[in-house]
Amino acid sequence: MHSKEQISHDDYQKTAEWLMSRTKHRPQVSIICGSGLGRLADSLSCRDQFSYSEIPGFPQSTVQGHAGCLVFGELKGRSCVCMQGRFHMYEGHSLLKTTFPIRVFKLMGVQTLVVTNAAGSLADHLHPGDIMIIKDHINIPGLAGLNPLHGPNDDKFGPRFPAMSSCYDRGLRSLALEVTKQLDIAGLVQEGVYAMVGGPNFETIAEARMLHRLGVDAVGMSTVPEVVVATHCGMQVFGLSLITNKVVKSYEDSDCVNHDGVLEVGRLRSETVQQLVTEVISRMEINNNIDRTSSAV
Ligand SMILES: O=P(O)(O)O[C@@H]1C[C@H](O)[C@@H](CO)O1
Ligand code: HPA
Repeated sequence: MHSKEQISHDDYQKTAEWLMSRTKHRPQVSIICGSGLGRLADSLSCRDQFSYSEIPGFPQSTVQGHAGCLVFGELKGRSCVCMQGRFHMYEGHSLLKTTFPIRVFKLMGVQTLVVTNAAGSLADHLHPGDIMIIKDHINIPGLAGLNPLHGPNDDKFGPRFPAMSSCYDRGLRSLALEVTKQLDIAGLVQEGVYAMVGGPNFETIAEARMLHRLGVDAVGMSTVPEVVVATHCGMQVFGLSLITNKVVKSYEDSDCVNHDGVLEVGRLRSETVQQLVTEVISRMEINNNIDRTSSAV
């Protein structure tokens, strides 16, 4: 547990200012690339990029398939910042540290967070290669008290007790469903509930059955802390899970999930995920009238 750890408003601000003094981009949208989905960042034009190791305060990515690079650029004229690699609790980072970039983005003026992840399917109708638009989540570590908002509340970012009942923006979800029809991928895409588990081990069969009974459609090891922190500071959120495997729910089933297989499905579907994310971002409404850093929150 890391309940004593604190990151001051000044620490977030220093990183935001460090980045803003090194790039001319003023992103409106931030994108977090899930396992195997880092190529999303390749579609940004006029790129400025920074390795996480050079950015003050940033943790380091340690997981294969997470490059550890922050990329600024434009997607169809929209200014974006893309995390090629995210931080997971199982890497040993505190939840506050895994979500450090979100508050930095907020201070830079970002209004929308797009999260992507690789996830295992518990639902009979979701197959490897399908895409799930996240309509809600179950925060398994959070229910047990592991929450990035644990500890003193920073009122400058948001309230002590933030609501989470509409954290996945309804308008962006319906826009995405529209876009899937135009891209002719509607057959691959459905809405569903994501659950975060702590990892790094994949689920036992009994755990998989429990999650299924709880109404979980897809399970992964990330995303929820980022969404909680983004919602707390008033960002709108759009989330996608790429289904990379079926979670084994039967003692008769000899299938066995592994990270290489997860990355492989990510590579195979990264172009489709990229198209969907690009179209949603290019068509979402953006408020261009915002303050950055000093008075952003
Ligand atoms: O960063 P994401 O959530 O996409 O990564 C998933 C969950 C684990 O980190 C890893 C398991 O293969 O992929
Ligand atoms: N379980 C948890 N996390 C995952 C899975 C899974 O089956 N697949 C990809 N990330």
